[in-house]
Amino acid sequence: MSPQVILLFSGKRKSGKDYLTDHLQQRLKNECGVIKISAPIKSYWAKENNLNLNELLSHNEYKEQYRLEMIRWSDSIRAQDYGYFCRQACHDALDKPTWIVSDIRRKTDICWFKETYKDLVKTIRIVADEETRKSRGFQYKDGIDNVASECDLDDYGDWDLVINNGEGKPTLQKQMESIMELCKNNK
Ligand SMILES: Nc1ncnc2c1ncn2[C@@H]1O[C@H](COP(=O)(O)OP(=O)(O)OP(=O)(O)O)[C@@H](O)[C@H]1O
Repeated sequence: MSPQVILLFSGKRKSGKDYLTDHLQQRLKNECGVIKISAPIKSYWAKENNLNLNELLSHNEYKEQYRLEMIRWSDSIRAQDYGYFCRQACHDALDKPTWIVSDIRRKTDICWFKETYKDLVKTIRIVADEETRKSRGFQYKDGIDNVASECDLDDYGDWDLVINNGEGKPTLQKQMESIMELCKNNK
């Protein structure tokens, strides 16, 4: 079965990408599969450097130790082929009607998905104020928070949906409903 809708999620560090996409996955259950563009990056990186892949994929501090190096290395590959990691991440594409891509970071990521999957693609930006992100563990890091992997989509203006997940955010139920509403149009 090919997908009916592909949801591309983006947001700054600690805006809540994993939190919201995990909840969406729990809600959609078997109807959806989660794709992480960072998964092929982390898996190559772990293999090359003899690191623990599960730790690298998890939510903990371990991944932070390698973030900067992974950004630099993956950027050098993207410079040759901007769709490289998107293609890899979709390679074992799930046999599910809804795909959730939880970590879109570049205009070229969006470009690749739109070129490849056309109108199936919906873009969602998760926003949270800096205070809230700090309360979730965000600490500004030079070379990470001021480079393309974190900032390239800051001036992207064509989101299908923007979700506040910071101060004054709506309930989780409302956040989920706004995403479901977006999906409805494609089904
Ligand atoms: N709406 C929310 N309510 C309660 N806790 C939240 C909410 N959103 C995020 N969090 C918590 O904030 C922390 C950071 O969220 P999360 O890991 O989803 O961010 P992220 O955008 O995926 O970050 P990163 O880019 O660093 O991977 C987690 O501990 C998560 O449980």
